[in-house]
Amino acid sequence: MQAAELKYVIFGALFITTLCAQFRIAEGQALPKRIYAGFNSGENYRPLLSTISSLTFGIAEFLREGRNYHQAEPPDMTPGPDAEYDVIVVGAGSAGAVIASRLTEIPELKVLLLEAGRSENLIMDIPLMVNYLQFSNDVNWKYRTEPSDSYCLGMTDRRCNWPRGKVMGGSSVLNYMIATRGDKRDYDRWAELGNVGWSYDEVLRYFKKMENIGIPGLRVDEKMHNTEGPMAINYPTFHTPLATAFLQAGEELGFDIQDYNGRTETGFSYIQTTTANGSRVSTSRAYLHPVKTRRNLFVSKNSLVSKVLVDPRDKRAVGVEFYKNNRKFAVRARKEVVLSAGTIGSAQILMLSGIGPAEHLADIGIPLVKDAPVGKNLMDHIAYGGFVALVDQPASIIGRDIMNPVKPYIADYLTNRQGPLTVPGGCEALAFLNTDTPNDHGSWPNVELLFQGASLGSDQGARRGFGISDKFWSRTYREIENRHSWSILPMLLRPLSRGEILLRNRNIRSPPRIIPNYMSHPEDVRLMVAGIRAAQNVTRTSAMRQFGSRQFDVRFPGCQRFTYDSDGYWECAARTLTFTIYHHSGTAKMGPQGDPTAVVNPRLQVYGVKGLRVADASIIPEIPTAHTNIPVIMIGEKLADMVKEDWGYTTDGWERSARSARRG
Ligand SMILES: Cc1cc2nc3c(=O)[nH]c(=O)nc-3n(C[C@H](O)[C@H](O)[C@H](O)COP(=O)(O)OP(=O)(O)OC[C@H]3O[C@@H](n4cnc5c(N)ncnc54)[C@H](O)[C@@H]3O)c2cc1C
Repeated sequence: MQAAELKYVIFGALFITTLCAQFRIAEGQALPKRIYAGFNSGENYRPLLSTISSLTFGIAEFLREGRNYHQAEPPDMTPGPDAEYDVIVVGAGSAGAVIASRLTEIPELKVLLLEAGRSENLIMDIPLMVNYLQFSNDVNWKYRTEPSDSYCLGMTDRRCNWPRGKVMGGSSVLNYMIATRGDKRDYDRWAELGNVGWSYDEVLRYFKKMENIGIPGLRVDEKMHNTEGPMAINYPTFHTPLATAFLQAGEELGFDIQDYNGRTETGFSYIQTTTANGSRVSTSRAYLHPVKTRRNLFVSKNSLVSKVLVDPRDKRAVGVEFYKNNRKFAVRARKEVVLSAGTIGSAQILMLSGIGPAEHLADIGIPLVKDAPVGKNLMDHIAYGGFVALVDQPASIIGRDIMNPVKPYIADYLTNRQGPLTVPGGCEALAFLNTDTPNDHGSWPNVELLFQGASLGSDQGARRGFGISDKFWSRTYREIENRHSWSILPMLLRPLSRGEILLRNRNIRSPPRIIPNYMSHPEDVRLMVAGIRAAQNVTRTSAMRQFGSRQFDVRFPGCQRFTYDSDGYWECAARTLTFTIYHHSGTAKMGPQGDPTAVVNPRLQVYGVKGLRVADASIIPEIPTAHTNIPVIMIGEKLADMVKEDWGYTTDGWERSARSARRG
């Protein structure tokens, strides 16, 4: 185990032990007699001694697994001077890890994967801990948007926090594990824009190729699902009764309980998650761990790529420059460079390489290689973050209780991977709906209601993660800290507002300027308010009222000029607690030849520069009605096939081999 790894494991062990000590003293006389009774799930009594011994056993087992886990990741190597590879992939995130894994299926392709971050570890894969990962300078790029007067008004400095993963697996290690593909019409729209090969029927095979669905009812649906791909998709093993009530509320409102990754997206469902055995499955874990011994896969971690090297004679990408251990390296690519550094990272590297808006690059003093609209078309999904309902029963997840080691939850997680720690950051269920045609359950959704069996008041993690200012907090949600509650994040699925990313200077270590322009389009404002109204309708159902649910009607400072509960008030509230749902995309847009807004063609090749592709969330032309991890994995899968095809290698026709394997 490396020193950095050891630090995490020791930190984890100390964290749990310290909690043990604290809670034993503080709650010595109030030890819970009926564990899980707070979740209405029976009379599950367990004596303290049994919990402590499970905990001790669980910690020992966790440490052992942590050691094995570290060894399962491909090892770090450092390329020699002037080292040459066939393909260089930049960024081992949701797309990059997939691409490196798939390309190295061809034994004669020598692939270098460069990642700015460190190794992943087991603590990062505990679903309920997800908010806390964002506090680490080690694994989070910690971007922040430029200050704004029209959104994120309740955040410190009026800036929104934009976490991104800086670790093997990228943002698939920081994300909430919600697995969604989007609607058929999202991808048919990509094709309609001129992106040949990207219609739903053409990308469905990649959604299936990646998937190992573990949800019993869905395993049999072979048209829509696959049980043999690398990416495990399961329900969390635990639900609060509030999440079940949310599904009942959906039925009460006339919606179906739906496999939203199946034939119809509209409806209510528990979240499907990229988890296996109660633990996160990142793309590194799914795609790179199993192939760590491939002799043609080379992984260099802690390697910050600063530019693509382009031969000025024929405008061909010939390699990349990067920094590792305070040294500068240049490595060469015989065939291609693939940028998978994410919506911010890929845009930054392209511009630093002279590929970007001519005027902007001139302002920064970067010689132009290709005038291209890099950094434009920035999209994101946002939600109103302040919708909270209080309940009368102890049915929700309260961080302080869950992390109390004399209660059974930590022990249950460590020994069996069961219980509330398997719930990703409190997210439990969701609904896709179209607020304009609520009775048409086949329509293209425009709003998602993301249900949490917890709220801003349940735990300080979410509040800090989003950067809500102390002043705002103390005048609003402080009064409901640690009270039982649930929340809905009404999320805008098809935003029309567009933002941009600009370089701050020529230094790769300077975070770029991020200007998302949230809610600059009036239609986005209208639908955000409609989403809040839909959340109110859920609150009023008898399913939710059985817990005494009522909306916490806090009045926001700064919105007093509006009548409470008017549309104007909710617009003001959404501009105050504007939550990114972290689906930053679009800054190297895919589009057909002749589209002035496009940076890459439908084979993801950069216009005007040979041997250079971009494959990650930045190529998304219009954001799908989905959380973006699964769509980006699909992009990685498809890109790998396109590279293989373009260099004359066979693609696998995995459907045929899966069928014949099943036939035996
Ligand atoms: C906090 C959070 C929660 C989210 N929740 C969900 C969710 O529940 N469900 C969902 O579907 N989506 C979710 N998302 C979004 C989803 O995870 C992303 O859309 C997806 O991971 C993006 O993949 P990517 O390949 O484009 O970028 P990333 O996965 O971010 O990968 C980019 C990689 O490139 C590396 N890199 C960047 N710059 C450089 C450089 N200069 N040199 C070398 N390496 C570099 C980065 O370190 C990173 O590893 C969430 C994202 C975040 C941050």
